[in-house]
Amino acid sequence: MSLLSDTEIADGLPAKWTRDDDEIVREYTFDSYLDGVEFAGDIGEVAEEEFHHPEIIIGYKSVEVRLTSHEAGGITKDDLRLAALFDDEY
Ligand SMILES: C[C@H](O)[C@H](O)[C@H]1CNC2=NC(N)=NC(=O)C2=N1
Repeated sequence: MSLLSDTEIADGLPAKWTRDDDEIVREYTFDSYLDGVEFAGDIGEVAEEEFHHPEIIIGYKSVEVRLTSHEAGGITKDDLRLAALFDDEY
C-alpha cells in the first residue's frame, strides 16, 4: 500500500478525524467508562478482521484512536478505510 499525499489525506479524512504527522487521530466520547472499553473491544475486532491495527488509548469516558501504516511508514488508504469502519461502530 503506497503512502498518500498531503492533499489525498486532507481530502480523504473522515469527519472528526484529524492528522497528526504520520498518524490520523479521533477522540470518541462516551456516557460511561465501560462504554468506552466496550467500543475499544468492538474496533479491536474490526482491526483484527482487517489486519490493520490502531493504537487505542482508553480514558475516562473517552477513547483516542490513532492509525498509521507501520510497514509503509506513514498514512495509506488502509488508515482512512479503517477510520470509516471504526466510525460505523460508534
Ligand atoms: C507484520 C505487520 O505487523 C502486519 O503485516 C500488519 C499488522 N497490522 C498492521 N497495522 C498497522 N497499523 N500497520 C501495519 O503496517 C500493520 N501490519
